[in-house]
Amino acid sequence: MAEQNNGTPSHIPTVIADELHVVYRVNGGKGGKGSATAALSRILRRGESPGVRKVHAVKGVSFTAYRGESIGLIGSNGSGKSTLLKAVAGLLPAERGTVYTHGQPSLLGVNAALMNDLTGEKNVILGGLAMGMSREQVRERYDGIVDFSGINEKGDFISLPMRTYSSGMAARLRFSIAAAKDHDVLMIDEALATGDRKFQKRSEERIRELRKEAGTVFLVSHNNKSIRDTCDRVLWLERGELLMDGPTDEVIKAYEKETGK
Ligand SMILES: Nc1ncnc2c1ncn2[C@@H]1O[C@H](COP(=O)(O)OP(=O)(O)OP(=O)(O)O)[C@@H](O)[C@H]1O
Repeated sequence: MAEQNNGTPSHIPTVIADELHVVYRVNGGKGGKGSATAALSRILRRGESPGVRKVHAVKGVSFTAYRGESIGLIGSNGSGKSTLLKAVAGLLPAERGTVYTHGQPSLLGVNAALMNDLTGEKNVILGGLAMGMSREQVRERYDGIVDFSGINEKGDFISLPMRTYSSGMAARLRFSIAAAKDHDVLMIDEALATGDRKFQKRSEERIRELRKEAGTVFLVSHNNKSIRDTCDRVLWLERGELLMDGPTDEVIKAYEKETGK
């Protein structure tokens, strides 16, 4: 599966979003619980419960991602970036439209949900298994994962429970576990923002490698520099709509002009 593409996108699609809409339903608490009879008649009429508010977070987004691409997602707070990633990963249903994916996309941090009371060591093993690695692969890659995370650089922290880690340390471990596996589609939501500069450099390097191994990487970030350094294409979302989809330089320039950053 991991055909080499020498850095050039091979034009094999990995994710296709076709007129995708995602709507959250939030129970606003208005109107109380109501009677069972009222609820039943509402269900039969296919009506919405009173007090349920809808948030239309992604509105008619269409794009095709290819192998070997690294795609940045930008846009102001609440523009729908994380929601779009979750929908692509299959963690949120589409209200309308469709997402087609090649293999199971991995959303970094969600697939490897780590357990705070367990040691870093145990979490590497569990996280690796949760990401779909075999026991053998986890054993082989264990040292690499711990080294990459840099958790043990200042002492034997990997044998301490995760709850004793700083948020940056936990984020590094999560990234290291996820990045140890070859992914068809890897999605990263702001993870690079937490590590220090040295770790960010290492992560960017690993993202480049993953792309060479014929994967597609999506990166959500508010840091235009890390998008420029890692992505060759950018999707700009605003109020749930896709405003622009193009080469990184073009889209970031337009974004910076608009936001004055
Ligand atoms: N669990 C949820 N329930 C209801 N509404 C939600 C939920 N999560 C997000 N939203 C809403 O959906 C919209 C898009 O949110 P989303 O988190 O996708 O934006 P984002 O671009 O990732 O934002 P940020 O840059 O701040 O992380 C926002 O209006 C937000 O209020």
